[in-house]
Amino acid sequence: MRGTRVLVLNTGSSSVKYRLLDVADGSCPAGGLIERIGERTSYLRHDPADGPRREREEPVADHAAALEAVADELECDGLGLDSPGLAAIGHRVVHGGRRFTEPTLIDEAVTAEIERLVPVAPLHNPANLAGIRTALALAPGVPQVAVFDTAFHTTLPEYAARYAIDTAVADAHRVRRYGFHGTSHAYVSRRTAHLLGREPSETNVIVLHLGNGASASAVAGGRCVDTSMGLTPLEGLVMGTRSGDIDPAVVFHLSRVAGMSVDEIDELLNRRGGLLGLCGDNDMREVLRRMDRGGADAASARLAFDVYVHRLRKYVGAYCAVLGRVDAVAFTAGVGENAAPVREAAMAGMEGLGMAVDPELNRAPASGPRVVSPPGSRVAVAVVPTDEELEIATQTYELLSGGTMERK
Ligand SMILES: Nc1ncnc2c1ncn2[C@@H]1O[C@H](COP(=O)(O)OP(=O)(O)O)[C@@H](O)[C@H]1O
Ligand SMILES: CC(=O)OP(=O)(O)O
Ligand SMILES: [Mg+2]
Repeated sequence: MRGTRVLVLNTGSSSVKYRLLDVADGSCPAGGLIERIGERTSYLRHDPADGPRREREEPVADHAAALEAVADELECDGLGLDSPGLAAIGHRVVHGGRRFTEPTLIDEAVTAEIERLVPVAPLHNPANLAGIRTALALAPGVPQVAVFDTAFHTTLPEYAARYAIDTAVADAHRVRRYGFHGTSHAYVSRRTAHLLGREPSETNVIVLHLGNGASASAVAGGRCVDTSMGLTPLEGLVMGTRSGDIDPAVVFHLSRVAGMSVDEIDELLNRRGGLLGLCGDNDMREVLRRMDRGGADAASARLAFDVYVHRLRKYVGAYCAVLGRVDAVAFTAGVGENAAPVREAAMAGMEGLGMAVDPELNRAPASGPRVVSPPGSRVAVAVVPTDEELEIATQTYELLSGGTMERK
């Protein structure tokens, strides 16, 4: 291999997050993000390890232009895509279907399969593909690896993965529950066990990944046994713009009674639902601000918060039943790591299940992995920041080197 650095690309529908990681020592020579791709003006931020942050606003037309900007920024720091230390590029790919259960070296056939899965990850796979295609064009000599959100969930027992519909129809169209955010669920469940001084193989964890997309998973001894997202990343928890669980008959009703097309209903549930649909804001920070300010604007924000938390509590209860014994509940991603009121409300009155948060520990400003339940609680409630990029870099390097890296 040419070196020990891996560039990780996490390409979203209108953003690219990137991080250059040295897997030999865990250092991060550079990272950054580009937001609002394709809009009138975009935001670019680049953080080199040994220099000041560079940020600017300028139009970035599409993902190809965004990745060119990333390559230019890295080049400026002497870390260009042709530098000898770059071993590989690792891509987060959201939907891997049943075919991809492991990190996979990208070639034409792999790209074609990711494209075939676009209908079941319409918000994500097209952006992931754009990132892959541009990276292949910009760095043709660098091996590129796809790490799939679905991979960690391939251990789901058949009874958790099946929908109760006609098996022939389900099989013909690959309709089953795949689950997403798997890289995060894997990393966080393992980190949580280590935080508690336990072996992951002997620890049962409920992971609550609450970001823009949100999902819960039940992890028994390091293996995922249930997760809240399904065929697509729409099922389960209430999210920023996605409804999560809904009676499927809502779709027939809106089609027959309101005359909405399938595409309109898709848009309603995927892009105009969740917190946004309930209160007009998809960002939990704004929902909390409106609740704090009070007044007329607070009522719908409060309702959105309550619907969000109620769904979360239902999944926690369900996964207690699925796991039988729960050692820890771990909150992660943007909302889970930062929104103390969400954690507090989600765990309120759960003493009967052995769960509680200590109000002071929960609200204390801190950034690393930490336990926020009172000492001696039967179930540890923890805040464990996710690091999908580190996990993707590690898996990418392991695939190419054939070795296994030590994990914290
Ligand atoms: N301090 C905070 N309080 C509440 N919510 C926050 C805070 N910081 C970030 N968030 C939420 O986290 C979300 C983004 O989470 P993140 O994990 O970065 O998402 P993604 O990786 O899916 O883009 C934002 O939409 C915002 O609602
Ligand atoms: C799968 C998914 O929902 O991802 P994200 O949270 O990045 O939207
Ligand atoms: Mg995320």
